[in-house]
Amino acid sequence: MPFHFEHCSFGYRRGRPVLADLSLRVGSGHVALLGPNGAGKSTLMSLAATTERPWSGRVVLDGLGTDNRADLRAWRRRVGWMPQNITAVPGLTVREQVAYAGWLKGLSRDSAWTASLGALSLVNLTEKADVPSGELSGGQMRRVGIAEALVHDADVVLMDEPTAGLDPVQYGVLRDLMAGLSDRVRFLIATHDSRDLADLYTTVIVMSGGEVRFHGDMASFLDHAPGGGEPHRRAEDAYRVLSGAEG
Ligand SMILES: Nc1ncnc2c1ncn2[C@@H]1O[C@H](COP(=O)(O)OP(=O)(O)OP(=O)(O)O)[C@@H](O)[C@H]1O
Repeated sequence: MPFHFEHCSFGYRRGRPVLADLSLRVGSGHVALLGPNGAGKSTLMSLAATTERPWSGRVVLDGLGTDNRADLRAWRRRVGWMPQNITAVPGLTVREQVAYAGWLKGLSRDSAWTASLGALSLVNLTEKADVPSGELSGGQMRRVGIAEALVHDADVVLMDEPTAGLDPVQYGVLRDLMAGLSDRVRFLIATHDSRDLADLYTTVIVMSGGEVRFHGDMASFLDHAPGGGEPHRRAEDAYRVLSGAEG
């Protein structure tokens, strides 16, 4: 049971909370975080990644708490984080950027350097290792972000729209990677991508307006689809109903 959000409130402007007194215990397995634009998905993930701190309440990860500064180092060591916007670090090659991310998460310099190549190979980017990261395309840069999230062998990996902008081949690489890592890594992924939703994820959370509208296993999620049909079509229908876009 990785994350427990306990009465979390947070916003970007004083007096305007995006999340208000939100409590949520995120289940194990691969979790898909769904919701319309502005629902609060990235905000929730930023709290779990500790890049933002709740105004009140706390997030707990297996006994570590965001309200305890002494826990944050261990927390970041356990959690891999890919934010929505991945930026190139000026002056660094792709491999150096990924190694730097590993070093920031607590790997030694040598381990980070070795692990960076392994992480780049996972996302099929080995051939770009020595290219300045500023020269990559948007989709390639997303794969650098995924490599940064995976470089230090975290056991919980948070990714904010990892498939956005990936071409079909690289989408397949990521899908297979997630399926292949399912024994040792738990993923919490904010996504608008309904492809393979039913196959890849065990749990679904639907947010809207800063609130959790649904949290349950995949079968219960799909049960909200009014008709039958292909799993990916049912996932879209269930999402429409649960997010309030329909029904
Ligand atoms: N840096 C910021 N400063 C001010 N407001 C912000 C900031 N980031 C997000 N918000 C606001 O917080 C609310 C939730 O945004 P958030 O990015 O968490 O939604 P989301 O569900 O991830 O949306 P999307 O699917 O578009 O990525 C929105 O109203 C948004 O305008």
